[in-house]
Amino acid sequence: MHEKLASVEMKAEPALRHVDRVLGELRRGTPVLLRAPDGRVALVLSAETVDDPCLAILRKKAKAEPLLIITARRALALGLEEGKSARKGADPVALRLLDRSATRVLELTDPSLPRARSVERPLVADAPADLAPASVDLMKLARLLPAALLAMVDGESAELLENDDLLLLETEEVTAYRLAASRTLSRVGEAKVPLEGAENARVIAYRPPDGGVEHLAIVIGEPKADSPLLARLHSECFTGDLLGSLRCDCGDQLRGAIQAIGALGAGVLLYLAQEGRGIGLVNKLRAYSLQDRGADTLEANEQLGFDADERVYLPAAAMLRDLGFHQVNLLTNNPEKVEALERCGIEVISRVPHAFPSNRHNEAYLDTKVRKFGHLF
Ligand SMILES: Nc1nc2c(ncn2[C@@H]2O[C@H](COP(=O)(O)OP(=O)(O)OP(=O)(O)O)[C@@H](O)[C@H]2O)c(=O)[nH]1
Ligand SMILES: [Zn+2]
Repeated sequence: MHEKLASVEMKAEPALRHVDRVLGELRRGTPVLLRAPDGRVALVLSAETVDDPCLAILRKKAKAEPLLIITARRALALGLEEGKSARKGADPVALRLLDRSATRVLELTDPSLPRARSVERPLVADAPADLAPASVDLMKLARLLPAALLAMVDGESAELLENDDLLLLETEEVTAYRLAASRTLSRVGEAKVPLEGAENARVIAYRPPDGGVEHLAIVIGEPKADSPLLARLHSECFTGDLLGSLRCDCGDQLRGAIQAIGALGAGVLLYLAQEGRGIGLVNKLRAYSLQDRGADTLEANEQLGFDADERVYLPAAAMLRDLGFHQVNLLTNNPEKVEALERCGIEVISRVPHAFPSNRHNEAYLDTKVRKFGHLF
């Protein structure tokens, strides 16, 4: 197990580095150039980072009025007809704005802000193929709200802008990113960390090649690779795991899993860097504020323009394989998690229930999990 300290399957590809640089630019509020396979080029900017001066720069650089690209889920939340197709993987929707201010862009993008004042209905335009889906995907990868300003540019201007120090990315690089980023996890550090209830524990850190936060494997005891492993896939929850938030059941589930594996003597807990069911901590806080206004946990995600669950289990499967495990008994109440892990090539021999008593702050959340996510309690 220890001699495999290098890369799990293959070395990082240049395309990953390229996408990662672009994510940094977008998070800083800098526009980037995106090119479709047929050669069309657009200038793309994260909607949540805009202000009026940067909108003016975008218009000037592109010599065109940008479209606001939102997900079909967000279009549905805005009451637009085009949102009717809202489902996982549905095409995004393009809006042409009459009120061209940054305030209007933010109103349409972020429902957690104070309620919109504008009554203007945005006009729906054709969403540029390949470019619109890739731009929304980039925002999700950057853990920003899934909305982008997108302005088409002609070939000559694109060349000038690239020389002007703007990064240029191919849409295909975005499409290939998630898979490549999960395949190339590297074991970068490990140490014994005695835990309450599981003194014989080691923490192993796996770094994704995109420069993202490490995923952690907590190996308890000496699990045998030739028999099914007791495993827990725990999605990071800063508020529940660290602060002991009562809004969810994560803290209890994290410590409960360590206790259960410790009591059995051997098993693995994967601590996955996919905060907020994959939407990131900032967006989870936005989702919480929508829940305080009456939405449930699923509706809040959808109002923000996300799917109910944005998690990817490829890194979890890659870590299990690297540790030598192909079959697990999985501690979870979530049947989707079982199916998702199996789709990634890990056999789930059995589901081991993992429920804890509710409190008055998380009752409605747990109830929504049962009614809308199909959780088994
Ligand atoms: N978006 C969003 N994420 C939340 C909310 N409450 C908790 N989370 C996140 O949900 C994840 C919890 O996932 P898990 O503990 O794996 O729970 P699960 O998918 O319900 O399944 P099991 O616990 O395995 O039964 C963590 O990443 C939390 O940060 C919420 O209201 N909105
Ligand atoms: Zn939580």
